[in-house]
Amino acid sequence: MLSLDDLTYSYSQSHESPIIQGLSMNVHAGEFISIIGVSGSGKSTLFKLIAGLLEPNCCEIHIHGEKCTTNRLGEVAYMPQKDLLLPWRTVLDNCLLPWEFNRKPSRGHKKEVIANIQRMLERFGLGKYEHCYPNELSGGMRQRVAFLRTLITGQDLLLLDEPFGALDAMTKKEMHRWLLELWDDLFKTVLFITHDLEEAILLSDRIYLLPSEPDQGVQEMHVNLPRPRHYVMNYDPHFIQLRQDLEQRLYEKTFI
Ligand SMILES: Nc1ncnc2c1ncn2[C@@H]1O[C@H](COP(=O)(O)OP(=O)(O)OP(=O)(O)O)[C@@H](O)[C@H]1O
Repeated sequence: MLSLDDLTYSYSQSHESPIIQGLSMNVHAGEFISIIGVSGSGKSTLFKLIAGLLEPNCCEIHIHGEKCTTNRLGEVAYMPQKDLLLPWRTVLDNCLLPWEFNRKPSRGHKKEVIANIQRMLERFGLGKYEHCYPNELSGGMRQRVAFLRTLITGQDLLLLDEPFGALDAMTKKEMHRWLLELWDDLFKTVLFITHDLEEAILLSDRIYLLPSEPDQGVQEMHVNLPRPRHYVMNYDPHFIQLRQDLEQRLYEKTFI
């Protein structure tokens, strides 16, 4: 689905002090992959590079096995940290935006697209809110609308940048349950940035740890817990061991 080979990126024009250096990564169709790393390690920068908002200094990016040209926007769906719902548009009209930006006969007529969004809103527990404005919704509801808008793009590869970072613990738990059920049915490939180690373990097939120093190399961890996943797994000794392993790798300290 996605491969990066020796990706390097620096914000400076002279290509000095790279934020990301020699990063290689392979993502298979249908995988759920979390990206973790300390603040400033380049997680959001990586997403901007994959989405084509930034161009790498060197590296080839392949999506669906094809080498990407300079314009990758439209190959992936990107949900940034803030929900970026337009406050003057209703829930339904916010969800229509991807279709409005990319009108093609193959993407259906407006009526069909609206009917599809309405079906999805029901599925997302937002059926009653299609005519509401973003300021009338709770934090969790706004995130679900933003996620639905990301899905409506029709892309198979979703880049989700800390989608639940601003939510309280209870709402976050509800969103995890909801996302796990939904992801089982959707067969989408997800790259998911998070600072929450338990969230990363609960949701992911694999986790990539970005290094705090770019030249230290990315680490990869397999989450070999069975699916479907449930919250009770948090208390499973294997889950606790994975969490401890992740903490040690992230902070390079022993916590026992
Ligand atoms: N537009 C920019 N110009 C120059 N430097 C930038 C720019 N955007 C980000 N940076 C720098 O790049 C580094 C990585 O930033 P990035 O936002 O990718 O980190 P992050 O791992 O996503 O951080 P966080 O977890 O805090 O969201 C930081 O040092 C940041 O200051």
